[in-house]
Amino acid sequence: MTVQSKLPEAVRLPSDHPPIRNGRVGVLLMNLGTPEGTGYWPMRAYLKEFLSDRRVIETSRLVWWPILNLIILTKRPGPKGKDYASIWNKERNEGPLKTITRSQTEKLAERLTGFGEGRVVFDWAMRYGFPDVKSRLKALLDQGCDRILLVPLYPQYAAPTSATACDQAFRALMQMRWQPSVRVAPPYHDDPVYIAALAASMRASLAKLDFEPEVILCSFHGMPKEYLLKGDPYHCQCVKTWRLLREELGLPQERFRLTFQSRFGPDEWLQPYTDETVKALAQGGTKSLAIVAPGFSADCLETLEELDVENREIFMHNGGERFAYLPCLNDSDEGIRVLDAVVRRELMGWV
Ligand SMILES: C=CC1=C(C)c2cc3[nH]c(cc4nc(cc5[nH]c(cc1n2)c(C)c5CCC(=O)O)C(CCC(=O)O)=C4C)c(C)c3C=C
Ligand SMILES: [Fe+2]
Ligand SMILES: [Fe+2]
Repeated sequence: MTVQSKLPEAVRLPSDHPPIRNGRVGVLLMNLGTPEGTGYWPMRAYLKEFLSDRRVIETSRLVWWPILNLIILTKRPGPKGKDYASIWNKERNEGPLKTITRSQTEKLAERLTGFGEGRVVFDWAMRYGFPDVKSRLKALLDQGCDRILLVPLYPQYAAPTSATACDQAFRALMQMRWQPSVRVAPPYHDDPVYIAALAASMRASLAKLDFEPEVILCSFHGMPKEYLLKGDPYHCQCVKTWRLLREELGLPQERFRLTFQSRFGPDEWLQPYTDETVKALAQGGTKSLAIVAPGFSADCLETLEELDVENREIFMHNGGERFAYLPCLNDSDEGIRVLDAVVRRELMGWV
């Protein structure tokens, strides 16, 4: 006999009431997103969505609209599509960021099997492109998740990454009659588990090299300096990660340097710039260099192409002799250990 059939008729649900599923907890890992293809139109669609986001470009819409639509979306999709093509996962026909984020989710779910008596459901979404945040949130609700933990996959908080991912989730919630309870995992830039994982991963990558780099650059994605001056904590969190990692590795400042990459547009971005530092080091006589990018939870265009291809070329063309790019944590055991620690901590009280 069901609970419903035991109730007095007046308070029973009508027979056409939609099914109510609840009692489960959803974990949604959110990363940035990649184009659906490397051709002009998918590239254009991706860049348009990305660069129309006010969290990313804060310039007045009146000024930005013609620059974006008449210049950037005409010129950038072609060359950037070629860059993406050089790192594309052809087997799955997708960017590596997608492949790695999916694998992180699957491995995390496997590692946490039985956690919360099997009530925890894991999924992943992209802020731009697909799978989109709204549809994955709905999928979690459909499985009975009435509590959802959002996990922006950025160790350092920045409005153009972490905040915009949450904005997208909250926009979806705005349209829901029955909203789930929501938590947001905080940045983990100084979490000892993250720092230890980075150090272990770097040591393992360095041990595989047939040279010991004179200098290691710790390169983070840049942002306009103005965002820092307006109060974005990203720069400070990058500096802290770099300091803790340097201490953990026991490296002096001259050998482990902090830089910022991926400058975009004419404004000043966070300095020192990675490409300029690479060039200056090579021209100054540094013969061997390694670069690591702890701000990216997964390898992507900005690491596999910009760091491993473009910056390698800059180094070699300016007198450098040995160059290594050290991979991100990705779906390695160390990487999954970090996500496990973040998720377990943030689910306390819920499971
Ligand atoms: C133009 C403004 C941008 C800001 C500010 C910005 C900040 C920022 N981005 C990341 C992480 C990633 N960015 C990636 C690609 C990418 N970023 C921008 C612009 C800004 N990013 C563009 C236009 C692009 C697309 C490629 C290009 O046209 O140059 C990626 C890679 C995605 C992939 O598909 O591989 C990541 C990841 C962070 C952490 C950050 C922090 C301030
Ligand atoms: Fe970016
Ligand atoms: Fe700072």
